[in-house]
Formats: sequence, structure tokens, C-alpha cells
Amino acid sequence: MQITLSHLIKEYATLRAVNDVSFQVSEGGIIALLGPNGAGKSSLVRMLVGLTEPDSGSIEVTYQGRTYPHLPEGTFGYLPEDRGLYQDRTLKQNLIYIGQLRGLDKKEIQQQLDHWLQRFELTERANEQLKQLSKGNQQKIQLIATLLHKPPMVILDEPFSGLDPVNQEHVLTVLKELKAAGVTILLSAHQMDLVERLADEFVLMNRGQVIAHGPIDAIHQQLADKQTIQFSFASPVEPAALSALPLAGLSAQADNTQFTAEVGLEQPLHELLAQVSQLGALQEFRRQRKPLHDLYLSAVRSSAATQEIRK
Ligand SMILES: Nc1ncnc2c1ncn2[C@@H]1O[C@H](COP(=O)(O)OP(=O)(O)OP(=O)(O)O)[C@@H](O)[C@H]1O
Repeated sequence: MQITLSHLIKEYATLRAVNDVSFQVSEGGIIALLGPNGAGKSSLVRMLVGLTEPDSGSIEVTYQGRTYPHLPEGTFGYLPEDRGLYQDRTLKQNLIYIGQLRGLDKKEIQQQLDHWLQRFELTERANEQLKQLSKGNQQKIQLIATLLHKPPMVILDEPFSGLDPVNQEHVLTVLKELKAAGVTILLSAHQMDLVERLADEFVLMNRGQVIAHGPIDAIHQQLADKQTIQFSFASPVEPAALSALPLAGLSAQADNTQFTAEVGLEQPLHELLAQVSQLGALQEFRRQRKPLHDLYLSAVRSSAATQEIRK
């Protein structure tokens, strides 16, 4: 399955919620849509699954030799932002109903149900009403409902919301397993640390626009202005000896044997390494990347000046 979004625009009454968004989704990868509340992530996803239509631009989904204007029915599982299962029915009843809707036969439904309830440690609770479950456990049932028919693509709008850290890790593991099985995953999330460990590609949105896109290296190139380096010597080196080097914010620790500094991205690190190693017996020299969370915050803040585009 190949998915190409080109110059997508979606407008509501007075607001352009998606403003000229273009990117491709690679088959078999995990792509994360990131952005603050109201950035346009759900609006984008709703167009992709065919719930709404773009005002302009196009979505091209190529699947088994044919091209579609959105994901074709039956090829995807969608965990929407507004979850929709029956609170008064049991977990089992809800999931059997979803399985039937997806056209699975009785045996397949039972197999999938057994597998997923066990995988999410909910087998014992199969006959409880959904409303008796905690928010996090209900979220897991919603996720099972999304995966029941083994779709080749899954779209997950905030799959980690409402989950405690243990269950977040659990879902993360399940998503990695799905990827290993060849499933393409597009998800939106606010948990940067989890997403950084999970996704192959990132689409960072703000106010309807894409402000960075690509694998983590590309995101760093697009958003980071500096990199942090750490180095240590076998014996103390006076910080003054480092003053001629192109380092900013130098700080010394451990009796002047360990140092941390910021370096411009344009600075070739091998040259710096050669210069630093002339100052003493170098034990360690490594680049420390900013976490995605920090990149995200500074990128969103710096694009905050952009006004919402109103019709
Ligand atoms: N059906 C709608 N009618 C009018 N405005 C809408 C509609 N759906 C979304 N919006 C507006 O469009 C903008 C983008 O909303 P959207 O839900 O796509 O953002 P989001 O990135 O998914 O946000 P969140 O992280 O809070 O879920 C917001 O300003 C929202 O209020």
C-alpha cells in the first residue's frame, strides 16, 4: 500500500484546519503525527480514512494495483478520537459485534478474541460490561476492536491516552509486534518519549501546517540549531585551555575531567574531536541529541507567531 498526500487543505466554517499538507506514508513503517491540540492531526486522519473530503489537494492510495482517494474499506483499522463501543455490553459482546461488522466468521472472531484478550491481560474480564472497566482497560478494548480483522494498515488517534506507564509500554510493544508482522501504522500522540522510541518517521504539525517531516535524523536537521557534546579526559584540563575552541555554554564537572558544551550543527565533529584530543588523554567524546520532546517544544514555540489562517 502506497499513500501520498498532496497539498491537502481542509477548512471548517472559519478555520483552515489543514493547510497545504503533503507527505508519503511508507509501507510497513510507523509514522507519527505530532502537534499541539488543534494542530489538525485528527482532521487529516479523518480525510485519510474517508470520513471527510479535502477542500483541495489529493490523497492517493495505491492498493493491489488500484488507486483510491482514501483508504479503501476493509484495508485499515481506525481507532478514532471519539471512541465508540457499547458501554452496557460485555467486552466479548462488543468485540463479537465488531468482528461481525468486519465480516469475520465465528471461528476467526473467537481466535482473534482469545488472542487479543490474552495479549492485553483481559481474558478474565471478558464477560464484564465495558463500563465496569477502567478508562485504560476500555482503551485496550478499543484497540482490540481496531485490530480484530488483521488490517494491513492501522490508524490510531492517540492510542496511549488514558493508559498508565505500564500499559503504555504494553501498547508500545504490541505496536512494534504489528510492525514486525508488516502492518503499516499511522498514529497521533502527545507522548514524545514513547513516540521517539517507536516511530520510523515523524510529521510535526502546527496550526494546520507541517513544520518538520522525516526520520529522526531529518527532524534534527530541520529543527535543531545546536547539538550537545560531552567529553572526558583521564586527568584534569583547565577550562581556559578550551577557550579557543568553537564551543558554547561550556560546563566542567568532576574536577575538570568531564565537559559538556553546545556546538553549531555546521561544525564538523571530527575536526573538533582532533582539537579536543590535543588537550589531554581523551577518554570519551560523544554527541548527545536533544530529545524529540525538546525539539518539538522549541519548534512549536517558534512557529507560534504564525497566525491561524482564517477564510
Ligand atoms: N468538525 C469541525 N468543525 C469545526 N471545527 C473543527 C472541526 N473539527 C476540528 N475543528 C477545528 O479544527 C482545528 C484542528 O482540529 P483537530 O481536531 O484536527 O486537531 P488535533 O491536532 O487532532 O488536536 P488534538 O490533539 O486536540 O486532538 C481545531 O481548531 C478544531 O477546533
